Amino acid sequence: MDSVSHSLLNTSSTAYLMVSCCLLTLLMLLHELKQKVIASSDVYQALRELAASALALFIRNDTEVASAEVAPASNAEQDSLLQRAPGPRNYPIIGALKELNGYEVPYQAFSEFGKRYGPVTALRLGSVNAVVVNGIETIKEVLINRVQHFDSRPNFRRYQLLFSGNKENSLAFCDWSELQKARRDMLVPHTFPRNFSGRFHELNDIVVDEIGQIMGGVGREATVAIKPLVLGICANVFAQYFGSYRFEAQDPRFQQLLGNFDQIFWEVNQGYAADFLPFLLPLHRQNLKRMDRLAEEIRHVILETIIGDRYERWTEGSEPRDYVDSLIDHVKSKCGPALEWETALFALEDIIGGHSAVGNFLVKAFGYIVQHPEVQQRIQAEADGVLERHGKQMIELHDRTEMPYTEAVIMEALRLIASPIVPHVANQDSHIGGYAVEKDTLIFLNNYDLSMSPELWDAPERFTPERFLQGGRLVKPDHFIPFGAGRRSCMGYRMTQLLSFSILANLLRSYTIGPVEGQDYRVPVGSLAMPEQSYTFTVMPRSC
Ligand code: HEM
Repeated sequence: MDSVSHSLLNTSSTAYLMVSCCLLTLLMLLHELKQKVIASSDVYQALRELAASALALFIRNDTEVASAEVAPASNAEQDSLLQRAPGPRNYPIIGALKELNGYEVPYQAFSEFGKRYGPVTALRLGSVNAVVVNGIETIKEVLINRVQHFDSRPNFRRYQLLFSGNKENSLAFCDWSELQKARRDMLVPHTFPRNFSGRFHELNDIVVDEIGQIMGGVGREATVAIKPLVLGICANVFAQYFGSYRFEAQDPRFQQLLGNFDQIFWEVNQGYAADFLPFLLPLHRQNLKRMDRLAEEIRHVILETIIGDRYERWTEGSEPRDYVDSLIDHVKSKCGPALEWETALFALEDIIGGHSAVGNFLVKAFGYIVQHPEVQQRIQAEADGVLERHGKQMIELHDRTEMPYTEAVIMEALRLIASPIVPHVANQDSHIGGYAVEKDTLIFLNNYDLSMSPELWDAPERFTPERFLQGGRLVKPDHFIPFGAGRRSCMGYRMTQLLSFSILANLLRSYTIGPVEGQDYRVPVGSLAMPEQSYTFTVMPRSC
């Protein structure tokens, strides 16, 4: 490094330290002030904005003063296998956070790192050491080949607070353990029902019946808000399938369940600077308290409805008929790793909450479909063909094999949305792609690039379901992993595929959806969650 940049770095380091100390003090004072002295929300808001501007200024100054980056490791250094991976420059306090600025989705910055530094990029985000992994081979190294080193999850304070102070209560954010293995094993017969098994037929009957009931409520041409419609279907399918309980649509507890789950789903899908800059957490305290309250209300409704007196009534040795039975049986029989009833209830809540993932995904899928009337017509033609051939009224789950185009639409929507893989964490010192990775390093696996790279897909920005079809058969390229892979892979991907298929096929075989004039149907990418107020469509019964 030359002397000019050296002195720039020294000057800027001092400036950073000063600004960050002021900022830190201001932020800490802010919370105290809010709690104790200032009753007026206007004053609090003004101070908050001041702190935000200070942070923005701080970051902007950063960019201007110190634009030099650490060059990728030299050839000599690269010779040593356990070298730290190359990466962007880390600044005091914020680390390399500013590198994520200016992208629609932070994962686009990760793709840029891939081009600059190769498959493994090391960086610090605030106070957290991280690596970004690009390319399917290196991603498989983390998810499959050496997963036993990388099967933990981030220890963000936010995750702890979201799960009653203990992230180990959560199926998706806990670290790996014998208990997590047992929880996953217990789920398999329910979330991965084998074709034509008893559970598969039960799921089919539940979903077909639920869609039938909803369709009864939509008569002639109407304008329909799609989100409450699909969330309602998905939630009742999940409640019946996993807990043998059906809610009446008008039951206020059902409405509360839907709303609360959806708000929490939105929250866990957000990335916050506070995850990496814990001193910002006080700014989120109110919101986190609200989330805690929403989760508490969900637990209360589930206990009052789905659970009822099932725990007390359970007789040992009975055959579990649903997921609730499996959980109760595990807790009471005490076989396998100890599972407290409290923890089991969190697992149930997580799985029932899976309906939000499917519902939000479907809202986005319908968003693509309404922009492509030719896609809608092809789904309808495929569905009509099946119904005619088999002389029936509703599409069933086993019809998937005869409707590859509809399946391809689901794959294409999953690809374009490019929901990120939940970050993993190294549970020991290890290595990725020949670079050293320290214990507790956060690992971002860039599946955005696997879904969107022009090197892997023709015209990746375009919605083209045909790319998943070859000779009329569905094909999935190896590098397409929207549900992750390996021991921490998604536990709900088969449910997502089955439910999405049934809901898309049955709704579109009965109705044609169209845009409402003036509405923006662009689909936000990089996360599954949609805002509470999402698309409305015109809905026209097809027999009209
Ligand atoms: C469009 C819908 C969905 C997408 C795109 C999706 C995607 C993902 C991804 C990428 C992961 C992380 C995988 C990894 O770390 O390697 C994950 C984990 C998980 N998903 Fe999903 N998911 C969806 C729906 C669901 C549903 C419906 C459920 C529940 C029925 C579910 C339950 C889970 C669980 C429990 C985990 C954590 C597994 C673990 O950490 O051991 N997901 N999902």
